[in-house]
Amino acid sequence: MTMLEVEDLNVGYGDLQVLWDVSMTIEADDDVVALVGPNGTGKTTLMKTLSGIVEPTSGRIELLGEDVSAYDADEIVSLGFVQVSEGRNLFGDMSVYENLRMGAYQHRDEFKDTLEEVYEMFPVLAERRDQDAGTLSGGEQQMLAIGRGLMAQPKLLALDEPSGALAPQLAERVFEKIEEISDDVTVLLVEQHVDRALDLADSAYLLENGRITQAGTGQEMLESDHVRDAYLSG
Ligand SMILES: Nc1ncnc2c1ncn2[C@@H]1O[C@H](COP(=O)(O)OP(=O)(O)OP(=O)(O)O)[C@@H](O)[C@H]1O
Repeated sequence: MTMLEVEDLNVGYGDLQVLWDVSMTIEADDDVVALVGPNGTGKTTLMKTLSGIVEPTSGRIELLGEDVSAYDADEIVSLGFVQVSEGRNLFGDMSVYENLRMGAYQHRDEFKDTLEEVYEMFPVLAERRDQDAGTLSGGEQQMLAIGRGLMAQPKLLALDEPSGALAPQLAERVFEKIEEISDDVTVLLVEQHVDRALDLADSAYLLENGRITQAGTGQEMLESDHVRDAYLSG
């Protein structure tokens, strides 16, 4: 079963075209699919388009066989595509628990069970359930953002730069969690840490100047001369 099929997607803001003929496929049995590329190349724009926040000018997006190109963000979440955005978008003056509850707004009945699963995966969130989200450390906030995404019971979880702004050791802990999550949920991973992302990925896409310029397995991409020269040091 194909989880996500993107065909010839063109997206822009006013006169500025950002994505050109982007096509990609994510299979339901993929654990991690990575999207890598330089700053400002359109990765976040692609994530926003897939999650129904930005409308494409042309092209087609199919989620689990359903054409969702014109769906709004809520409909896309209810079909199982959940995005954790780069800025995390936490409610800083609300508790960890309340933030997690917000994530489950479409699944109130199963809230308790899902909450237990998220607490099990991120024990630090259980410990700090009553603490305001805004007072958590950067790493803890990232865990909370991912935990809140999981509360929406995604089939496909998109993570936009989950290791962004974290110290290397914390970033590594986030990657370990992503690996754990990907046993149950397909993860679309947008990352600056190209080597780590490709290492985790079953398949990967390189986005440059708004176009997919290379695609392959994570291993193939790691061995590509262009990827090594442009994005991997040493
Ligand atoms: N709301 C907007 N209005 C106008 N232009 C925008 C808007 N959002 C993004 N852009 C432009 O679109 C281009 C792609 O931005 P985008 O954030 O998608 O890139 P990115 O690959 O995610 O970059 P980064 O890795 O730095 O986050 C940039 O030139 C950016 O200035």
